[in-house]
Amino acid sequence: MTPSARLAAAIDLLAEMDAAPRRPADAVANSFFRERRFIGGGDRRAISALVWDALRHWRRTAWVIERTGGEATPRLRIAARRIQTGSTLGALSQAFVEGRFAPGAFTQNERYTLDCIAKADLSEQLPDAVRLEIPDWLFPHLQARFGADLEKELEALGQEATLDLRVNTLRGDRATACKKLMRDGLNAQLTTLSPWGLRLSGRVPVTSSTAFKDGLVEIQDEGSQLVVAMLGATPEMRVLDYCAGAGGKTLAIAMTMQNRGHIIACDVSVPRLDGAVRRLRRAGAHNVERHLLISGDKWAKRRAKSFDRVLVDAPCTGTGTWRRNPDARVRLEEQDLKELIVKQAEILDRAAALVRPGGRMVYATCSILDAENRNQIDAFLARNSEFLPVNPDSDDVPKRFRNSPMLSLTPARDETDGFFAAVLERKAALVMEPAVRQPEADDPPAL
Ligand SMILES: C[S@@+](CC[C@H](N)C(=O)[O-])C[C@H]1O[C@@H](n2cnc3c(N)ncnc32)[C@H](O)[C@@H]1O
Repeated sequence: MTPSARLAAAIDLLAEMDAAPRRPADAVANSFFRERRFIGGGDRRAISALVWDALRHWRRTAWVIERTGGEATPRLRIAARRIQTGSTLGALSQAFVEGRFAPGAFTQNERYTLDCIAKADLSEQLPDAVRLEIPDWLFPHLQARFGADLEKELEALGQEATLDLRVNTLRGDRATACKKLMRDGLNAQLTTLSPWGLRLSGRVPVTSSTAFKDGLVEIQDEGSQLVVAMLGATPEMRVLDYCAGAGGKTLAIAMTMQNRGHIIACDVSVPRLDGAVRRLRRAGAHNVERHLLISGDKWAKRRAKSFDRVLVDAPCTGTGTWRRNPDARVRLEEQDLKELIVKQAEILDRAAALVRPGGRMVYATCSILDAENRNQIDAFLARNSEFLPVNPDSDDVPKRFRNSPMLSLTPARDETDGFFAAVLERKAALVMEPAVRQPEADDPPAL
């Protein structure tokens, strides 16, 4: 494709994203490229890079365009970013030309806007929430959470994420996985926090590698791996993965249990649970049963207080994954957060009923917001006096995280996605000693 054609495709893709504002950008991009199979891998990556750059600079770009009286259309967003990253208006005009596979020439208004952007640096005037690429309503939440580290953390959340893998120890160890990946030209480094993690930099085609196809590695952020370590599931246990989705963490739990014991993977979504089947097979996990949660179902009642470990990987804002989903950063609405907080509390209460006395529940989110994390746990403990926060006891949890019941990871500090996990234990039932009656004066003598 010519540079012109790539720009035109990027503008088309951005327009499709604009037309489906509640749909995740990667889902829109997948359909876009599926319908245009003639676009090769290199072009696809170049087009995606243009679009993802526009998504990462969404509010800032719109703000400067609108300051000049322009409208933040997909064309102007893409063109403004080219200017901001060093292109000249003259050079850009060579690519914005008429033709079947070209974006069309600039209008006079567009030229004016781009000329203003090229001449004036407005970055000093950007309002805080615009500069940090977050919705205005979210600013106080994040300021309360990060304080002096706010800029650093949001900057890290704006970077492209590394690609983390979890080595499936049911199939082999990290050294074997590294060697196999290397044979496919992928140079992986050991992660420092997760004992099963490998890290690749940049977007590399890992799913076509032999290690992936053989189930030796699975794509999973290092933070997500640590959530599973916090659960501390061992081979003899009965474990419930309450919000299992397509089984990302279920697979890791099966691995820590060495494919023994019993795991039930639940969810309310049929397509998500169905998505787990192929992954479980590839990973060679045989100790997992799937269960669809339906309201009014007696299933949970019959299993009350019966599980040794329950993982609640709750639906959340996903604010910790903004490195991967920059579009979610500006799409998130205050009402979404309000609804999620209610939902998370309901899920927590339902899942808690399934934990046996002395058993543990891990509540986890990929959110960086206190409202979904610490506050949610405080409120749960206030409602449920049978539970106590306890420190994780698995050797798979790095030493520095073993002295607190709560794990909180951030991209700037830990180089992982933003994650939260809390370990809660149901108090063990008191064993009642049979009462020993004291002998009284008029008792008959003992024989
Ligand atoms: C964060 S995702 C889980 C990701 C999954 N554990 C993984 O590691 O790949 C949250 C999941 O919660 C599920 N969910 C939403 N409402 C639920 C409910 N009331 N009970 C159980 N699961 C629910 C969603 O369908 C979604 O799959």
